[in-house]
Amino acid sequence: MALVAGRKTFAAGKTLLLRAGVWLGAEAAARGGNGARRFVSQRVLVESDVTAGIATIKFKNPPVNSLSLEFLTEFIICLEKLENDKTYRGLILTSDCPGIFSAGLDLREMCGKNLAHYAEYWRAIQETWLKLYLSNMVLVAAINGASPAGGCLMALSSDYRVLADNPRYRIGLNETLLGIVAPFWFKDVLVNTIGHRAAEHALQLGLLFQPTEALQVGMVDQVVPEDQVQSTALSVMTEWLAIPDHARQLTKSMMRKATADNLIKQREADIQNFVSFVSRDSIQKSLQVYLEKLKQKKH
Ligand SMILES: CCCCC/C=C\CCCC/C=C/C(=O)SCCNC(=O)CCNC(=O)[C@H](O)C(C)(C)COP(=O)(O)OP(=O)(O)OC[C@H]1O[C@@H](n2cnc3c(N)ncnc32)[C@H](O)[C@@H]1OP(=O)(O)O
Repeated sequence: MALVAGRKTFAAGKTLLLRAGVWLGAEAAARGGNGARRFVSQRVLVESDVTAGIATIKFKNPPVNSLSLEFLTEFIICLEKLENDKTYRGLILTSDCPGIFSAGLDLREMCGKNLAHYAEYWRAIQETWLKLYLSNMVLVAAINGASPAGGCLMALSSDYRVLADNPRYRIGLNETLLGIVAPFWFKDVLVNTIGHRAAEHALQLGLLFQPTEALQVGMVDQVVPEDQVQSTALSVMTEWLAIPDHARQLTKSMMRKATADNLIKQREADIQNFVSFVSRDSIQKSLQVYLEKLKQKKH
C-alpha cells in the first residue's frame, strides 16, 4: 500500500501540510470484479460503485467525527480525487460512527492554540465547504446520527438530505449555545435552505431540531427509519443522476455561485475575523467551559 505525503495546495496560494501517513494509497484499494472500489484512508472511508458512478464517503473519526485538521485534510483530498475522476457523478456523505454524523468543528482545534494554527484551521474549514458546496457531483447526505453546527453545515451543503428518524439525532447550527457566532457563510447556507425568518430564529436560539421538526422547517428533505437511510439516499441519487449532468451542474452553479463568491472574495478577511474572534480570552473561556461540560456529562 503506497504511502503518500506531500503538500496540498489550497486556494489563495496557501498550502496545508499533508501529514505523513494520513492518506493511505487509494490506488492500492481493493477492486472487486463487480465495479466496486474501496479507497482506504485513516479517517475517511471511500466506497464506490464504478458502474453506477456513485461514491460513498463515510466519516470515520471516532468518537464523534469532529472536523479536526487531520480529518479535513484527508476529506479534502478524497473529495478532490473523486471530483477529478469523471467516473463519479454522485457522492453520498454518511458516517461510520454509530449515532453521530459529525459533531462539527473540533473544539480542541479552537482552544489553547496559537494564531497561525487558528488561521490554518479556518482555511481548511473554508476549503472543505467551498469544495462541497460547489461540487459538480450530486451530493446526498445520508444523515445517520447527530449533526450539530459544522456537521449540519456539511449536510446543508449537499443537494439532498435524508435523516434517520431517531429523536436523539438532532441537527442545527447551535453555535450561540457555545457563546460563539456562526460565520456569515454558514448563515447564508441556512437562509438558502430554510428561508430568512426561520434561519434567524434558529440561529439566534442555536436550535437543534429533532427529525420531525427538521423536516417541517425544511432543513432536511426526508426522514426515514434508520435502517432505510442508505437505501433511500441511493434511490434519491439514482433519480438525480437521471438528469443530464451539464444541465444540472449549470443550474446548481447558477443557484450557488453568489453564495460561494461571497466568501471567496473575502476569504482572507474571514480568516482574520475568525482568528481575532476565537483568540479572545472570553471566547477561549466559553469554549473551555463547553468542552468541560461535554466531558463531565458522562460522570
Ligand atoms: C463575529 C465574527 C464571527 C467569526 C467566526 C467566529 C467564530 C467561529 C464559529 C465557528 C463555527 C463553529 C462551528 C462548530 O461546529 S462548533 C462545534 C459545535 N459542536 C457541538 O456543539 C457538538 C458538541 N458535542 C455534542 O453535543 C455531543 O458530543 C454529541 C455530538 C451529540 C455526541 O454525544 P455523545 O455520543 O454522548 O458523546 P460525548 O458527548 O460523550 O462526546 C465524546 C467525546 O467527544 C468529545 N467531543 C464532542 N464533541 C466535540 C467537538 N465538537 N470537538 C471536540 N471534541 C468533541 C467529548 O468532549 C468527549 O470527549 P472525552 O471522551 O474526552 O470526554
